[in-house]
Amino acid sequence: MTMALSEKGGLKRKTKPSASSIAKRVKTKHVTADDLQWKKTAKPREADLGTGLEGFLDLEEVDDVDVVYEETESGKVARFKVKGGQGQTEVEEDVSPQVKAGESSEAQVEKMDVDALPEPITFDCKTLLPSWDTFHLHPQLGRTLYAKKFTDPTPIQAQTLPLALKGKDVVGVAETGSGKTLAYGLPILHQLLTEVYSRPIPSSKVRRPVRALILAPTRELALQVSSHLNACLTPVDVEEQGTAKGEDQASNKSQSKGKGKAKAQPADEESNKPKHPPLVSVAAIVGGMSAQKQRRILSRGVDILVATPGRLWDIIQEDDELATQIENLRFLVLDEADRMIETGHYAELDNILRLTLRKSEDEVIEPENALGAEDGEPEDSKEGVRAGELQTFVFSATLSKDLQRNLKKRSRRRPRKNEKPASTLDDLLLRLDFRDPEPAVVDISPAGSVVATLTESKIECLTTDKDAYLYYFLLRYPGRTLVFLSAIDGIRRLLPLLELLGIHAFPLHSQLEQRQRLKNLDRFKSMPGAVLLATDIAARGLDIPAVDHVVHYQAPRTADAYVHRNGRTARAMRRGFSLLMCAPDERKIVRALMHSLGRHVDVDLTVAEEEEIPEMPVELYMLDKLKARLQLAREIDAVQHKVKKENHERNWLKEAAEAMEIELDSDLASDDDGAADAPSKQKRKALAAKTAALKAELKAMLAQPLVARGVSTRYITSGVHSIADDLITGEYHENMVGLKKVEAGTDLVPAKTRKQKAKAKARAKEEEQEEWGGIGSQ
Ligand SMILES: Nc1ncnc2c1ncn2[C@@H]1O[C@H](COP(=O)(O)OP(=O)(O)OP(=O)(O)O)[C@@H](O)[C@H]1O
Repeated sequence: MTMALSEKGGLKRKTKPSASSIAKRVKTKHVTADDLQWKKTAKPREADLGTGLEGFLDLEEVDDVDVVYEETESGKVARFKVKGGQGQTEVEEDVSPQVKAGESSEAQVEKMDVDALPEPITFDCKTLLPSWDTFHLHPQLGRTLYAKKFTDPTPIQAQTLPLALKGKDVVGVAETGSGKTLAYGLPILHQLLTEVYSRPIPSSKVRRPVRALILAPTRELALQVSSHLNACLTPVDVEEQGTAKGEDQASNKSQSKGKGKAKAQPADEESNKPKHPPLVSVAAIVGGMSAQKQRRILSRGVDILVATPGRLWDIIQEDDELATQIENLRFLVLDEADRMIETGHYAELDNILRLTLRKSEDEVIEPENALGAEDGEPEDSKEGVRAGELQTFVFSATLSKDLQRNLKKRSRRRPRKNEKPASTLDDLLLRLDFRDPEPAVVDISPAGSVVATLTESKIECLTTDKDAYLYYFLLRYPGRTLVFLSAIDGIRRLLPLLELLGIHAFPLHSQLEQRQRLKNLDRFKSMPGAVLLATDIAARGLDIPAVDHVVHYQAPRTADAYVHRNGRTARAMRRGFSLLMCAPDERKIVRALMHSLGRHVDVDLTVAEEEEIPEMPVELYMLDKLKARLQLAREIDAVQHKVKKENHERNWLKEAAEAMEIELDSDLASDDDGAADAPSKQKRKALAAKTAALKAELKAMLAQPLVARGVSTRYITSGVHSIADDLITGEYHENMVGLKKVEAGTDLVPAKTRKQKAKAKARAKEEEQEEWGGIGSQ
């Protein structure tokens, strides 16, 4: 360690931890800087040639001293550990904030209060996870993948991991639910874990700089990504294979020691281990939650920050240190970039991305043919970013081919400083300052953007009948169902109806408090037959286990929205089903959707028969019965709404009168049974009675079984369709007696067959007419 003292007593320092810094701390004594054993040294010849040493009168150096930094009540102090002899000596020196702000993230990471290296983790990847062995991931990650039973990487992971791990920028496009989070998450975690395991444990008192920033469009997605990555850092005992100990835990404790097949450490032994802050920490910064708490978390130091642009920009504006850290990131990820520009946070996103641009022109690799290389492969290096430079990952299920081509072509064009804010995704992505001269684009999205395990279907119906069809669907095919509506009003209208009909439904939209949003999501996740009525805030990235069905109550406005909504089901190779409800006025939108998905569409915008989404069969007889139930539910809802409105108005009037110190008429003011209150009280009573009567009627109606036509419930072996057979085979439908219990999608009517039938019918009619005409004309 060498230090030099300037005329002002400032310090010149090197902060690389030396071997001595790992030694155990012994008795310490505080001395001043003057007490150190300084030795005069010659000024270097280049000292006055712009090397930053101008103004120094003398240079002195001292050997065998380590500098470590500690946060104290009076600010950050430098402690000088003097080695040799009987022990170590500590000297305190204030570190000016200016010095801190100017430091590189690397330098800050190295400021650690050091006692020991973390205990190493081992994992026998070759034997236990041979498919992952080629990536040489950190053993902690191997353990997690093993515990989660992720025996093989998904295709997007298999293709992007080698690229990302060797330092390339990656644009990854793959179907929904294909494991994109880990495709970018594993390389980041690998890098950070490798770093922390090769250096001493960081002090909890020093704010660690953010190394990776992951931007996500919605709060729920950001929280999910953060918890997903955190789960990868949770200690896992390999011997408890399959039990996935610690899986999905949101917090990561200090990483545990263990060898490939080591036994689980007893709990008490574990708890006796010295506690230190997580070696790699992940945190989410999202709107709708306490900003103060999030600032506190940031001040403790976060290695991987997952954020929504709005809240992050709010915090950055008040936190210069964070802004500096963002300028010196090691990893930047845009998850679902295309959605981010739709969420109304474009300006914030743009501001954040501007912080990540290169500062000096020299840093830009400007190839000669940067703009000239149209579709041809540029001739430059394909090695990725330079060591320690920012690596950028952009992932989505929907990035157009044109955009990918443009990205590749113009990746080396440095965004101009005064460029006007862009308004499209293309502009946004083209502004990203990829350090890699040629970012890798990996697009393995399926043709037509339909996930192989997804069954699509549609129902053509009137807008006014959509409630009945939805209710029919929910009863006919029970399962966890996510219903997308295009407006919050629709959710507010539908929710009480479904509740009255005995269906467990929860809302999810932007006007709910964040706490409520998360609570509803949790309830939906934990109830197998629950229904989530959501706007498109739930369309992107949410990884809810086993969503059986997705229903588009209204046709989505864009093809991307259709793909992402569908992507909430049929994830990770599971089967899924989607139903598109199409009213006559939505047909055009649906055709345009199919067109932009690249499904074959004729010139007149009619979808080719074989490409059309098959229709879901509906027992119209049942539907009529359901309409009657719905009608009653609507009446109840209307009365309840009236009662609520009246109560609200009365309360409002009372409060307003109190505030203005005015006396109200007695019938308005009184809650008592007084005579003056009689008319309004009577009205209220009448409404309550009406509600009760209607509810009783609905209850009775709901208790009546829905019986299919031609089925006898009295004699189960008789009727056109015998229920007894279904009871024996286990195909008995609990909600609709007489119908077979089948999974949604198994009884679809292919569009082709339907059209062929219609055509055959039309042809037969024509022939009939021809024959008739023939006879008549003879
Ligand atoms: N290698 C793997 N093997 C098995 N399951 C995996 C693997 N990698 C990830 N998964 C699981 O697959 C599910 C979907 O992953 P993830 O949420 O990352 O998908 P995605 O591609 O980001 O989807 P979307 O486009 O909808 O955001 C998650 O539950 C995840 O735990």
